[in-house]
Amino acid sequence: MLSISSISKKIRKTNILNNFTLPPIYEGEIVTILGKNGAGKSTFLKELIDLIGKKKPVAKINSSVVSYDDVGYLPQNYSIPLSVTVLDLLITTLNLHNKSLLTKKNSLEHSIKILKQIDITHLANKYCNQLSGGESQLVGLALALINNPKIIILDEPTSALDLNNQLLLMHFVHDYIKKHNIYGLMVVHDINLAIQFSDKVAIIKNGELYDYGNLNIIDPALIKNVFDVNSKIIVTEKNLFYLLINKIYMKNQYLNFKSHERRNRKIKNENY
Ligand SMILES: Nc1ncnc2c1ncn2[C@@H]1O[C@H](COP(=O)(O)OP(=O)(O)OP(=O)(O)O)[C@@H](O)[C@H]1O
Repeated sequence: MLSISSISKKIRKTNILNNFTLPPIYEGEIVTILGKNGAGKSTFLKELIDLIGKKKPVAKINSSVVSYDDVGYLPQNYSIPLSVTVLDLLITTLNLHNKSLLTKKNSLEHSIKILKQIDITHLANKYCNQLSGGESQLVGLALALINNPKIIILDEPTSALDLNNQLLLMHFVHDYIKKHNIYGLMVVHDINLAIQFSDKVAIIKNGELYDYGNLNIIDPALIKNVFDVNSKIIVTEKNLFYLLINKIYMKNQYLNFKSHERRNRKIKNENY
């Protein structure tokens, strides 16, 4: 069981996180943090990583204090401004705490294996500072996993990915966490991806935990309260559920946002 202490953060006298904490996360569980822009999601993940790095007992797995080496972290908008190849960087990361002058046995094989698993072997010999945004994100995932972490923390891991790669990455992360029975904590903006690939969701509002629980806490009332958007739940034939948000459901925001266009197109009388 992963327990995380409450975290507060002030930046220039403004409270960004107010004793933000999560209930215990269980082995093999994937928890996704949802909330609007500026709610404090990335600040929470960064602060958590920062405190773990300082060896503070901010997180524990059962009764053992979590150390930086236990965590694989993919930050938001990840890019690698280094003139080294992806393969070299993976091998270096794998040997970060290796005190020997020789690289660990099977470093090359292990690095190639993770590239294969994420289906990015074609990037092996590319220079990191020449990768596209999406490629950097996929390489960032490989770097986060290379040292077999007990906890995977991903901040908007699909933000730069095309539709196919979004699904591939989420499937891969989901299966990896289940297979290795580790802990997954992530932030995603696409609620439908969160619904498909998470076990639980944590809703953050104004730096505080607003709600937490199984996927069934996601309903139009919660979405309205947190994002100020109208929505509808659609249940498919396989009992999967999706949140439908379109211009009809988000009515008020759409009208405000598009008010000037509305005037120009004389759609005042349209029946929204
Ligand atoms: N270094 C900083 N200096 C000043 N304000 C900051 C700093 N870092 C974050 N903030 C503020 O803290 C708040 C929370 O930011 P954070 O990046 O955690 O939001 P978020 O929920 O991850 O948003 P998004 O969905 O847009 O990524 C925002 O209002 C942001 O402007």
